[in-house]
Amino acid sequence: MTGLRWKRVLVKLSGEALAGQQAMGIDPDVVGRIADDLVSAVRLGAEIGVVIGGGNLFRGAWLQKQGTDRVTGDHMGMMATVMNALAMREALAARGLKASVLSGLPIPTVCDTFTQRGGLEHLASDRVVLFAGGTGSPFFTTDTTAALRAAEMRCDAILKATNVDGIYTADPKKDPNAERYDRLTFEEAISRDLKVLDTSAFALARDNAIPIIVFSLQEAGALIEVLAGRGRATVVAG
Ligand SMILES: Nc1ncnc2c1ncn2[C@@H]1O[C@H](COP(=O)(O)OP(=O)(O)O)[C@@H](O)[C@H]1O
Ligand SMILES: O=c1ccn([C@@H]2O[C@H](COP(=O)(O)OP(=O)(O)O)[C@@H](O)[C@H]2O)c(=O)[nH]1
Repeated sequence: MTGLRWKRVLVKLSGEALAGQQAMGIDPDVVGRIADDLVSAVRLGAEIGVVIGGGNLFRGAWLQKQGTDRVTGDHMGMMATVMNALAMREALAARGLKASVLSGLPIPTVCDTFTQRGGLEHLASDRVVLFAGGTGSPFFTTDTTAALRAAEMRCDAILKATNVDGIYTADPKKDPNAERYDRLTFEEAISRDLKVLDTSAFALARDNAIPIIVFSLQEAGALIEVLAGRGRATVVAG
């Protein structure tokens, strides 16, 4: 292995990224392109865990607004993340890369249930591990799940792959004057309420001294650049 800044990483993929240009659903071309990047990363020697969101299918908070009980909505959101993980597992398998889906929400006839030991064993045997089902509990997000699994899997960094190229002073989609940060401390990210990740995710990463790198997945090869410690991104650390 050469040239990798981070060896074992937790990649957080937002569910919305999987929808591509569609408003909702799973775009197989986008899933395939992300799978290509994951394959390249593993070939370079990286150990990869992936937490997949579900916002392309369901979010508990949306369902609650439509009158669904929040906990039921969150169960639907967590099941959405399992669907996304199954789609990604198939895309990786089609490229010859073995991947395991471990769910925080037990669905034993569909995939294995998450345990720390199982996750560590898979990562050590060069399998990509797709952490689905969020934490398994309602009222949490997959960003917090990413920080939790990164700590449990002893990852060197959390790579938050999203649709913006870093953290800005304000939401760049709403404020054209927003400026991008290259680096931030955890305290700055939390106290400035910068929104890209929720506070509990930042706090968990801070407490476990795991840096968070926020970068855009729009460009093919972006993941490799970030793994090498290059590329356009915001690093949140110390
Ligand atoms: N301070 C900020 N810097 C960068 N992006 C921000 C900021 N505040 C809000 N955002 C928004 O966060 C989104 C990325 O977060 P992500 O978790 O991938 O999306 P979502 O929350 O929709 O699942 C971007 O679409 C961006 O518009
Ligand atoms: O530990 C968790 C993680 C997720 N969710 C539910 O799953 C949905 C999808 O996750 P998220 O919104 O984090 O996905 P993303 O924004 O990454 O697409 C959330 O809205 C919640 O309803 C949950 O209840 N507990």
